[in-house]
Amino acid sequence: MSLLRVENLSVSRQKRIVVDRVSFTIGEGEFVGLIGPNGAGKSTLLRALLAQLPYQGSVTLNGQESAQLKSVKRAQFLSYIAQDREISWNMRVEAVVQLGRLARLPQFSGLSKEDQHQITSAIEALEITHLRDKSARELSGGEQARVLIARAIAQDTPLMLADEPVAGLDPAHQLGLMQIFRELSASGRSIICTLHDLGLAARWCTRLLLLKDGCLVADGTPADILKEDVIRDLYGVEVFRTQTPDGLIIQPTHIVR
Ligand SMILES: Nc1ncnc2c1ncn2[C@@H]1O[C@H](COP(=O)(O)OP(=O)(O)OP(=O)(O)O)[C@@H](O)[C@H]1O
Repeated sequence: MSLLRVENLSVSRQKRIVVDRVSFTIGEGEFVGLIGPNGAGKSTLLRALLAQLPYQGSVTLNGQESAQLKSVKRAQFLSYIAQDREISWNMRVEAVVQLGRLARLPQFSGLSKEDQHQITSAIEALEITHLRDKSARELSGGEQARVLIARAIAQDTPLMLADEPVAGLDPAHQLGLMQIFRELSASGRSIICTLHDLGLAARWCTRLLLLKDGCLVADGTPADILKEDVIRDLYGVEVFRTQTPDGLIIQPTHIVR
């Protein structure tokens, strides 16, 4: 059975259809890049999968309709890194990451060894060990983003949705996060991640979904999808594109529209 099955998904915002009859399925071990221009409907699509927005059509998580799942069940299956990653709570970094385990804690019980292991692994993976006792709201924007990414990773779900997770991260942490996502997918988890950086999408994702004006217009491997003419048509930019032993390299060079 697929982890996620999306059938004829449509979402309206203020009476305007912004996701239009989108269908796809996600199996285990996929690292999927969701790409498309500003306003294409990427965030709206992710939020509909989480049942944060009303939708038409069907979204099934492990065979169960997302909107009908209790939130605790959904959180055991699906983690989410939102686009807005400012933390305004006066909480220690480690306590924020611990929140990722909430959906798995039996009532009135403390953290188990497994919970502690997931929390420490996520903190180490995101390189925030030195920040764990600081107040999260006193961190830089990129540090706060890494704390919230660690929280989602500590949730340890079969499927993770990440909305522009590399925004605000320096190049080393961008590559580090792509590496983490690749390792998660190699271990059988799946990730759907919106990306504006076509270079990262080309190099790291196993599959791309291309959204344009709310419609899914392409679904395939980065090499198949990220062709010069497709990128020109979609974004109005020319790119430098080359295959290297490290994978496909794509760099936008100039605007053509
Ligand atoms: N709260 C809202 N109320 C009304 N319309 C909205 C709202 N949020 C988004 N929209 C509209 O829905 C459409 C899709 O927006 P969405 O944020 O899903 O796009 P996106 O592909 O994620 O864009 P970006 O790359 O800029 O993050 C846009 O036309 C936007 O104006």
